Amino acid sequence: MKNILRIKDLSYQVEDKKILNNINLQIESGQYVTFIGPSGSGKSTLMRIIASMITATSGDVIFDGQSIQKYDPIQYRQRVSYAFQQPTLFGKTVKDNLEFPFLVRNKEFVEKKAVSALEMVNLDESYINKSVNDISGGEKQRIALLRNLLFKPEILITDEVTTGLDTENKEIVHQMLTKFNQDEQMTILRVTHDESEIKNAIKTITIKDGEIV
Ligand SMILES: Nc1ncnc2c1ncn2[C@@H]1O[C@H](COP(=O)(O)OP(=O)(O)OP(=O)(O)O)[C@@H](O)[C@H]1O
Repeated sequence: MKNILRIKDLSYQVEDKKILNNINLQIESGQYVTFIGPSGSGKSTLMRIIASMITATSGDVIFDGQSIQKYDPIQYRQRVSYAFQQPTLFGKTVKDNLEFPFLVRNKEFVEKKAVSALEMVNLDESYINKSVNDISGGEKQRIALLRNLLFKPEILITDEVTTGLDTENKEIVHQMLTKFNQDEQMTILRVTHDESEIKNAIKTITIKDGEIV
């Protein structure tokens, strides 16, 4: 398997506070990697650097053979997609949200594709015209994830996306991510504190005090 991601001597510092310290890591294409570690250890910071939302103080992230700084940010985000813990839906309806991935790619909206994506997370076609105010937290997270997944990224980063969800919603999210990983060989980097997710993880990496242990 090829290395899709290589993290080299990466550090991140804010003023005199070291948040990440000399991280070295290689991720192979198609891996499902779970990042664990105490609160405040630097997991989200590392994910945000990989997603190119913030820039490392030193060191580099190599994606598909090239430093991430060399990519056009909009294109990079289509290939390496970051899903937040607290999803925000924008606009008025679910459709506004599912249209967005088409818009940023200058593509015409295909409602059929959006509807079948909804079905993948157990939401029937009536959801497409629902107001964003009329859906539950768990449904919100499932729809937010579809924005990341309507056009498949090569790497999906999920940063505590199941925190606060009930067992049923957790299971739906889990099944969808497993399917993308197994059927589409999508590389997934997951941050979680969830005991059962950690127990069932294929590969875990522990971050403590800004370092891999
Ligand atoms: N821009 C910043 N300025 C100052 N401190 C920061 C900044 N970004 C992160 N930190 C600090 O860096 C540390 C690591 O934060 P980070 O969110 O990466 O941890 P985490 O492992 O994801 O935690 P959690 O599991 O609670 O989400 C924390 O102490 C945080 O307060």
